[in-house]
Amino acid sequence: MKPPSFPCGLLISDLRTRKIEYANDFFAERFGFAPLELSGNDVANLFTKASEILFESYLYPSLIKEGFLDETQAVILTANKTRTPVTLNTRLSHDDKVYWSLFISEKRDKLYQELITTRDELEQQTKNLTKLSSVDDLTGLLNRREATRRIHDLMGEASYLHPLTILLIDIDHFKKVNDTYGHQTGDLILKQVAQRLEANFPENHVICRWGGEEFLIALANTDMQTVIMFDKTFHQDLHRVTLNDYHLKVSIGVAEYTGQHLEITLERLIHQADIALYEAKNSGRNKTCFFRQLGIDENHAF
Ligand SMILES: Nc1nc2c(ncn2[C@@H]2O[C@H](COP(=O)(O)OP(=O)(O)OP(=O)(O)O)[C@@H](O)[C@H]2O)c(=O)[nH]1
Repeated sequence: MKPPSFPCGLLISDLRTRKIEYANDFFAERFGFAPLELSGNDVANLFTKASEILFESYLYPSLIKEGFLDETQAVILTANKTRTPVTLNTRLSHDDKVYWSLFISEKRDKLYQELITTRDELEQQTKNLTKLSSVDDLTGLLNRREATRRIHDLMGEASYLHPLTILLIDIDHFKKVNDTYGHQTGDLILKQVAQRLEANFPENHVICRWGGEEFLIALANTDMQTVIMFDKTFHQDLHRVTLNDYHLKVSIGVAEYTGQHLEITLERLIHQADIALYEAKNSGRNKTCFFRQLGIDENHAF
């Protein structure tokens, strides 16, 4: 009576010659080999080129050394040259015969592939979410939370020779723009200001929408002459943004951190910029004021 078919391929080969001495019916039923077709063949010929290299360089040497191989992944070529992933288990017997079992692992490979695809998608979603949580919806600039985090880091690196400068920028009479031209036009203006900021200030600095119609720039390692130059061209450039006969204008407050007064926190630095901004607004708008020129004692800046 013919024994019932095993649900896996079973082989016996000789350790030294590597010739196949026995292959069960599975090789005919699932892999399409004629009965006895494999007998006398080198077992390495069963594998694809890549698996054969692995077989020669690692699998067979380790089988000889350890006497077994457990759950090893390989790809074999069926009689009609279809690539089929398999899981191999082998045992070396005392009479130098190698006993092989080959389980088809197509589903496992498919599952791996699906897991890899899912992992890639999740990574992409995480990246998108991280971006979303750090960017302002309307302008695409960094939002206040992300900017605060980055400025905090920049303060740690600031020194007398590499100061950190904060520019707090507020659009002048923006309520009037909204009231006269509508909220949607107001939104367009905010976007234009954001674009002008990105065009006028180097991108390696922190440029963010601080909130409402306020923007903030943190310029790391930039001397005051350069800050003044950036500031001047920005005012001029913004002046070119017009609505009918209205020319967009902003007021700016500037504060500088040199790392010397450790008691100056991020909140306090921004408060200094805010005081300077208030001064710019109060003294006619469309201008920039520097906190350190206001003659206010650092310790009484609050
Ligand atoms: N369109 C639009 N308007 C906004 C947004 N956020 C804040 N605003 C408006 O910005 C205006 C700010 O008005 P105010 O704080 O009175 O300031 P201002 O009119 O610019 O006056 P000054 O700052 O003193 O020159 C308000 O009308 C807010 O509604 C926004 O996302 N979109």
